[in-house]
Amino acid sequence: MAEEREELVTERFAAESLVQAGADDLERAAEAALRPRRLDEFVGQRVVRDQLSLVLDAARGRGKAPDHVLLSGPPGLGKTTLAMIIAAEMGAPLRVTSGPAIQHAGDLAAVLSSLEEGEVLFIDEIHRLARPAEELLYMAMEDFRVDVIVGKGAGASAIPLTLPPFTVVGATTRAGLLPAPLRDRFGFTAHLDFYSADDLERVLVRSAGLLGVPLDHTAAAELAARSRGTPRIANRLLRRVRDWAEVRGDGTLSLVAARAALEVYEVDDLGLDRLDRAVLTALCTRFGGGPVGLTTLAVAVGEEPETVETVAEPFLVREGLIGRTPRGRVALPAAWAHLGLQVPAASGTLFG
Ligand SMILES: Nc1ncnc2c1ncn2[C@@H]1O[C@H](COP(=O)(O)OP(=O)(O)OP(=O)(O)O)[C@@H](O)[C@H]1O
Ligand SMILES: [Mg+2]
Repeated sequence: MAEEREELVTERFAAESLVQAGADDLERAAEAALRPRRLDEFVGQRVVRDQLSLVLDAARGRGKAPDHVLLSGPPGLGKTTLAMIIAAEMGAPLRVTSGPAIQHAGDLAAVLSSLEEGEVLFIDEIHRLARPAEELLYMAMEDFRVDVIVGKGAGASAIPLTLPPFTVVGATTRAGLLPAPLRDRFGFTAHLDFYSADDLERVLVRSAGLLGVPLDHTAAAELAARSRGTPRIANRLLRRVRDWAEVRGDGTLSLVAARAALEVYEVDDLGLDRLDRAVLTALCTRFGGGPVGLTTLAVAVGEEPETVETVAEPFLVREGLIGRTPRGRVALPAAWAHLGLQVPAASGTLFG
């Protein structure tokens, strides 16, 4: 039985890679190939790993589905990976959906009413669920019950349906947008933070091993330092260095190859990419260091406010390059220094 489950999970992993490749996104297929499958392969995030392992062990010991789990944090830090690991560790089937994919409460009711006992329901971008679906989810998570609406208009009636125990794993890049009643229904909440350079080095060494490419220690350290604290970026840079090494070098992923590839892909010495630099440059040169509102800043760099807020900003804030104030975003002295600009005298007051 456990083996059958195991197979099912593996099949789903394989299907995931196929679907993603089919979506003409080879990067994502390559990413899926490097995903850790088990908790002990998951690098870093020690506290989250310990806590989660306790939750899963306890559930296994009781022979019950674990509590609902909410994973939050910036893109590429391992939320989807952990959701898959939870299912694999429980030997449970995994169902994947996302907030934007569920347009109506009925869509969610259909998913919920077809869940098997112990199944893990992964809801990505859970902050984007429509309100009626959200309310249905509260009830399902708390009471393992949904009301299925049969018929239309005046003749419609709600048939209560009891659900088998299951586990919701929600992922969000914006935990702050989740309404409190939804947040409260998760028994375990984990926030993933950016990885240290040491942990990213371990991610890189593991990935190089899986890809069968020789990675120098110095090259690993260089890539780790320039991966924005993000395993997804570390793996992506590794693949770009491999390209460089194979096409222009001698096949070894040396420090020279790493630096050359990072230059080709315009990754600077802090690991900032084009969007990060565009945000910093706009903030410093167009808005005199701010404060400027998120939307105005996003328009200036030609991006959605949500992208600037969830993709670029968290790392820039963590690196002490920009600050968030009630009046808007401000450039901190490190931002001017990084761009090789002088801090304008007048903006000194902004940091006080
Ligand atoms: N702790 C880790 N150890 C090793 N590799 C990791 C780890 N976390 C993430 N990765 C790698 O990074 C890739 C991206 O992770 P994942 O897809 O789980 O991020 P995410 O948080 O779901 O991002 P998004 O918010 O964009 O959906 C994975 O395919 C995996 O290869
Ligand atoms: Mg994800």
